[in-house]
Amino acid sequence: MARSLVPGSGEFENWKPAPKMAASYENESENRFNGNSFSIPFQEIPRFPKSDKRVNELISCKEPVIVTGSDLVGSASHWSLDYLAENIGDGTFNVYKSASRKFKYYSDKKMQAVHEFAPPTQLLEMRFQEFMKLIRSKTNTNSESEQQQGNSWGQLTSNLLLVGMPGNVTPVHYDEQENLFAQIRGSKRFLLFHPDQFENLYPYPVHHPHDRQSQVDLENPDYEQFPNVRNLHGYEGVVGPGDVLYIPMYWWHQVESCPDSEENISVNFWYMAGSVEKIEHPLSAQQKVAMSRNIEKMCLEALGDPSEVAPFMKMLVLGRYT
Ligand SMILES: O=C(O)CCC(=O)C(=O)O
Ligand SMILES: [Fe+2]
Repeated sequence: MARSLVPGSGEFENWKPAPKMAASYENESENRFNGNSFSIPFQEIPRFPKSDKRVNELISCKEPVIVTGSDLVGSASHWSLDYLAENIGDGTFNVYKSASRKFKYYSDKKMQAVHEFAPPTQLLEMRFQEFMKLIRSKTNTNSESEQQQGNSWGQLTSNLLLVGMPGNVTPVHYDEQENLFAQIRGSKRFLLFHPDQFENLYPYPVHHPHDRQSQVDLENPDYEQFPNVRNLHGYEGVVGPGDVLYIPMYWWHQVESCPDSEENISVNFWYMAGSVEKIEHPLSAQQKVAMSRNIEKMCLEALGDPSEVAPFMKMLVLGRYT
């Protein structure tokens, strides 16, 4: 088995997302954006203009920051649904349809691994014009960058164009890439959690289609099943047009489109991690997440059956390291 356990080589799983658009089919009259009552302590995500030296300091320490007045997507500032419909071309796009406001990612490839897995969203293909008509009919109208070089990130792997309806939620998850998230139209509220919150967010096992997603519903946490949620603490911030949020790799994030505008358009820039020259101890929380993913994958591959992983790990640790 030639898999490196060395942290920092977080095995990106060749996931090539197509432009993602999200249409929620349920009419929600209630404004749930401010209606939830998390008992989780949040501090503000720092927010600085792009010329402020604290921006680069935070990014090089792998801490999140909202950069205001960035020109990362300056040429896209005039994008609207009408503009995109006219200029985006005739091709088809992936559109995710959800019966609720939630759009929880799942991996098609891992679907067989879990018996009777019911995908929470449905993937449709349609032209931009059709998508636009759809979201307009469902919307209640009342209601290669400097950073990549400076921080020796790897290559830009993809840009995701996100067009969605107000009120939509991308539930809490982490990604295995550095992310510069640029908001173009409307605004989004981000909840971020440091990678050291792994135990508090109970991610699905790596073989599960919801790998990298938390099992916890932050809007209605089951404290009995997930007691450590009580220890959760994070960051909160709203990004609006012209803002760019840096989401460091392995940072948990939940994203809600604010119901302040009928159109919500964002573009993200995903970069591979840079290579780590020298491993220093103690390892960072990010490195530990990378390492635990690799160990989990090795066990699964070697044991050949997910149900053997827990007894094996318990046998290895309990009474010996405890
Ligand atoms: O904007 C969203 O709904 C999700 C964005 C996200 O998770 C990402 O860019 O990694
Ligand atoms: Fe994400």
